[in-house]
Amino acid sequence: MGSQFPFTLADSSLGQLNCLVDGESVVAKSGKRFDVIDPGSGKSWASCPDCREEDVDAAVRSSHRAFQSYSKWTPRQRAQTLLKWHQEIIAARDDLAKILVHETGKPLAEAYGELDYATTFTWWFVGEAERVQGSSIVSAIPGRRAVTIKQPVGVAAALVPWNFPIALTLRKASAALAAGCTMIVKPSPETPITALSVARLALKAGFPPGALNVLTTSLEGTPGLAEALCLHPLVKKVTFTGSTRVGKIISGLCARNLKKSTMELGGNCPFIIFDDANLDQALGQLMGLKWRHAGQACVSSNRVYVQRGVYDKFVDLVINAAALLKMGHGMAEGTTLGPVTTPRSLDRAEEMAKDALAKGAKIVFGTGLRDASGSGGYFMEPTVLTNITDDMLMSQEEIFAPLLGISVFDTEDEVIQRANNTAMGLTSYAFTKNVDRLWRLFELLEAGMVGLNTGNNSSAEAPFGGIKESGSGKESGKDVAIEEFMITKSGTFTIEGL
Ligand SMILES: O=CCCC(=O)O
Repeated sequence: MGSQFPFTLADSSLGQLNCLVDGESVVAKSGKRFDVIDPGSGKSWASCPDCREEDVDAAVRSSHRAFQSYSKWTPRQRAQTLLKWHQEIIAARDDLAKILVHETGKPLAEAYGELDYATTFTWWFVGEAERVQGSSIVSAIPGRRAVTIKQPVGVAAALVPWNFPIALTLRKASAALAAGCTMIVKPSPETPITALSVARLALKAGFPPGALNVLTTSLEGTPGLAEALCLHPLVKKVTFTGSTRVGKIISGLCARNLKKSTMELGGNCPFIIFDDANLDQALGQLMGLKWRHAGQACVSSNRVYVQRGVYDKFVDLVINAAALLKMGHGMAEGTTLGPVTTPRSLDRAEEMAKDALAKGAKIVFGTGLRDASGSGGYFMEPTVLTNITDDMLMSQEEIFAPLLGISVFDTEDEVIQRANNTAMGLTSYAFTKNVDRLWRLFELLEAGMVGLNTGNNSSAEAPFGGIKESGSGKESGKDVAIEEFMITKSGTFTIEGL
């Protein structure tokens, strides 16, 4: 396996393309496989097992067996093994970055950026593993005391998206393993190999067989496999990152058996720039955020609101900065903007640009159309549109493509009302040098996270997660993320003679 790889791996064990169950390399019961496509060329470069419902039970039973022993490991043993895994991932950085580029399309520098971000999670949960604590309570009833302990919930299933496949696999798996849970990962059909690679490294680091299993499947197989995982009685927790539409389905499946779940769903994030902002600072943060992975991040700036006094100047700055982007294959020297990961994203982006133009928007940079050069890759030039209004699809839905739309606003009240006028509430960004306003915005913007003079607020140490239809639960951060994989048990004691 791995001979089709268009690049050489330093560690050839990472090129094994079968599922990992119970420490063994496993194929789908049907024997079928699906192709993994390089978005930068549109060509298949590997294939993975196309698992279906009938493959789920054996994987879950393996995770359950592993849970029986792994959950009894001391927190220190878990922390030490997580640390070894962290080191193995760092040692495999060059191989993982190349796989990431060929699965997602993102430029090599961004792939390294994702890996550096990803290993902040392994590192963070090394520390968290030993910091889980219960409490003791003096009862209102004489002679009684209560204590609480935290216990791992059991086998967890992770449904991981394609946009940050290593970072989000590690964000979920590190928390689960730190808590004492075992996990089955179902990666997206676009990005199965990164999940397989990091799971093999977990085995190498010393996690027991079955502690981290991976089942791969195609686009067609995804709904059935996800449903079978969510409904399996031995799966006690589901963590999902993806669209709000699918999140509602997954959440409904979990609700049938009152299963614990964490939902990291879509965003429609406002990015607000006031007249008194440091425009260079706002521009730098916007460029990093908007073009990161060709706009395909849930936390990407979806709606850019600029106050009237600096609107024209800021639009010019954005156009000049967009002109510096170099579109190309992620492995090509100097590329700063890769393709989108799926052709579906191109269809959607073209539809959004067309809708905006029909409703009065103006294209000031790019075309809003897919690249017609015949490269075969899923490219769209960076496109900047102005005169964006709230009735346009670009304002109402997550764009997930290199399309940047700019709206003008006049007052603070107006922009807060417009920013909050969405079912989503993942993250919001605001740029102003007025401290009182900054605090007001922090409190009044309806979002689980707010970036204040900051365009990147995702980090291992701060809780990550949305409100409203952007989801529920938190990943990363102190206590809250690990608790997503634990139950709290209280014990009440009656003590004679006290
Ligand atoms: O796309 C969702 C996750 C992005 C991030 O963790 O910053």
